[in-house]
Amino acid sequence: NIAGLLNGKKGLVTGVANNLSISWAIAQIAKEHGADLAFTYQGEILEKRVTPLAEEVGCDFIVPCDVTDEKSLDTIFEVVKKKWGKLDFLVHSIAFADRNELKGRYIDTTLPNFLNSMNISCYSLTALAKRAEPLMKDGGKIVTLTYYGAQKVVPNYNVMGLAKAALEASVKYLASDMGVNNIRINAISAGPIKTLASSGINDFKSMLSMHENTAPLRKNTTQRDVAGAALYLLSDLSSRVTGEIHYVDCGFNTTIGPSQPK
Ligand SMILES: NC(=O)c1ccc[n+]([C@@H]2O[C@H](COP(=O)([O-])OP(=O)(O)OC[C@H]3O[C@@H](n4cnc5c(N)ncnc54)[C@H](O)[C@@H]3O)[C@@H](O)[C@H]2O)c1
Ligand SMILES: Cc1c(CN(C)C(=O)CCc2cnc3c(c2)CCC(=O)N3)oc2ccccc12
Repeated sequence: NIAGLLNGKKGLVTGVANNLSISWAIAQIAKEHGADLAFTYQGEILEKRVTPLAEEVGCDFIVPCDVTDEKSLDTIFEVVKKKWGKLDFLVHSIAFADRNELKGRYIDTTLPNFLNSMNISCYSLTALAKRAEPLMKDGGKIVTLTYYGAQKVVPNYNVMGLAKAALEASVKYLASDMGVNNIRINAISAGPIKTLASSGINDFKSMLSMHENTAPLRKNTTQRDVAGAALYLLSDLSSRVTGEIHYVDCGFNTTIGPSQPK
């Protein structure tokens, strides 16, 4: 496909857990646009789920990754260096908080869970970017996923809101650090999407229908919608865009609620 926006580009995609993962949709569209891909997966359980998906997109290799294990982070980039010698783009699509902290009051968060959520959902981007930078000698692109709960209180998002607020700030600081090396880093703030990470969130269904009834486009967001925006941010179409939070949420974040009749 000569028209590929990512022809010959080598990209590392994290956070694929199953075929509903947002980063799986990003991997698919990157492949459609000519990229060579590598995946990281979290633990043996996911290896069985990720392997067939990786094969589906002709993935060059997959590596285990638990972002709380610094050794595993080093290993990922040792493998990338050995297999490819370079890296053109990185997709960070990782978040975690104790599910008991995703309901009730934010104030009840515990220090261990707060730190763990911050580590996995925010610091991991910095840790990955730091290791990716030396391999992005010809410049590079980094995309991460965030959520509106970073900016405004979303009931029950709680400690994850703190982590995403820190993640969004880190995107700006990382953009400032790495711009001189022609590495761009941006976040996509996606509307609520049914995935493994959102399943088990109580009342997620009613949140989805509230969004559909409130967002200017009167629709919900899909993984493929997010993937299209990621393709733009990973390609040279966004060559002067860095440190940005790009909303793909049917316009939800722009209004206080339905002002027009249905
Ligand atoms: N689904 C939504 O409504 C929504 C909306 C906006 C943003 N996001 C963000 O999108 C990203 C991807 O989430 P998703 O909805 O695709 O769900 P998902 O469950 O498919 O992806 C989450 C990923 O995080 C990984 N992960 C968790 N802890 C990890 C660790 N310690 N080490 C390595 N990987 C770890 C999981 O293995 C999984 O692959 C997350 O950052 C999430 O906050 C999701
Ligand atoms: C939207 C939305 C989401 C989806 N989203 C944007 C997210 O970022 C999900 C993040 C997440 C992080 N950690 C865990 C879980 C989800 C569920 C499983 C688990 O054990 N831990 O999560 C919410 C939680 C409360 C309210 C809204 C939402």
